[in-house]
Amino acid sequence: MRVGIDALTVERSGARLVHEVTMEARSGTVVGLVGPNGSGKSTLLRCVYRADRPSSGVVRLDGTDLDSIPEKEGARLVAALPQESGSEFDFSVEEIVAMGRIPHQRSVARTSAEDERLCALALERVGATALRQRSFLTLSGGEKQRVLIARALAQRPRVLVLDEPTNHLDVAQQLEVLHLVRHWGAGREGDGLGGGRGGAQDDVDGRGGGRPTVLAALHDLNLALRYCDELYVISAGRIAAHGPPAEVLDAELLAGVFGVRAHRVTHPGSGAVQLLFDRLPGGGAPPAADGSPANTEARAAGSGHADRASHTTGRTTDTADRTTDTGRTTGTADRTGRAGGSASVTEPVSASGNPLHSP
Ligand SMILES: Nc1ncnc2c1ncn2[C@@H]1O[C@H](COP(=O)(O)OP(=O)(O)OP(=O)(O)O)[C@@H](O)[C@H]1O
Repeated sequence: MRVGIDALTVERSGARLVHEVTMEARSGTVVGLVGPNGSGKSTLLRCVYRADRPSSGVVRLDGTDLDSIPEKEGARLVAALPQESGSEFDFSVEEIVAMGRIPHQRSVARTSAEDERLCALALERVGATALRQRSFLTLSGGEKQRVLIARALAQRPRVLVLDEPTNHLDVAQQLEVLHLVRHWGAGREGDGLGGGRGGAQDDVDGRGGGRPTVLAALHDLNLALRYCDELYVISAGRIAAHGPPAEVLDAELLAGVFGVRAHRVTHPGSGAVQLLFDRLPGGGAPPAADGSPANTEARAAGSGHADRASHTTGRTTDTADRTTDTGRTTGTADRTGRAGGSASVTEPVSASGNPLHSP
């Protein structure tokens, strides 16, 4: 299911937190939102899973205005894993996961054998079957996160909104969960989580073979590189850049938006691009969504285009051909906020002016 966000603006307490953001997630893709703390990622995502309403602008699912979709139908279509989603009530793990089935039930009291089967499968998929009778409140942060992912799995959504899904997870679980998200409903082979058996497995994985469209706010840029098809970089409530992860996350952008010096290295096994970071002198807190000023010095030092991210229009306006660490110009990343039109970048340049290196 395609998710379209058109000129979305969110204002709260007199501050504009999201500025006319326009973005799209194609059906079945994993789209990452990255950006500094307070840049507006959660505020934007909350409008997609209807925890909040935008001040203006529209969210569309396959072209249909979300506002015109009945609440229960919307709950069937969109599952969310909010940043703070712990239950205050003393529910068991099984009960928490069963909540994912509520939008599919005629009556809350009517849990079918099929619901139970899907919930058990979802728990199995996240490796939490042994926790099923535990009180949710007694779980560790990582265990809670896995259970909430199981709840989303059991819901069998067409759109999955994840706000920092790897919060609280150890490194193995971070990889496991994002692998699960990445391959959710895709080919069962090689899934590593019981894939390849078909049958009941398919029921949790997806609907008729289609996988959900995923919108995920991520802080770990290496996980974003590895698991996302596309990235939107959010800075001060606006889109600072958009495109394939390896093209978007270049040294200039990372210095300008995050205030860090980045070095690209190549994973010795997979050959995938990985990023290493150093702090930039004068780096630190980038501008908040409400426009509070921050590391102008770092942005200027890093980008050579001072305030690139903080003076954007919120729409992608120009196109730059990006060069990968192999030195080849391989693709297109849409940029916002730079004066002038397209720019062809043949040599990615680090914050210090040195080309990115692959040791
Ligand atoms: N109801 C509100 N009233 C005023 N300001 C708000 C409100 N909700 C959020 N904000 C502010 O909006 C900004 C964006 O918050 P948001 O949670 O969307 O950022 P984020 O990018 O998800 O941050 P993080 O990465 O830290 O989770 C922050 O400065 C936050 O303090």
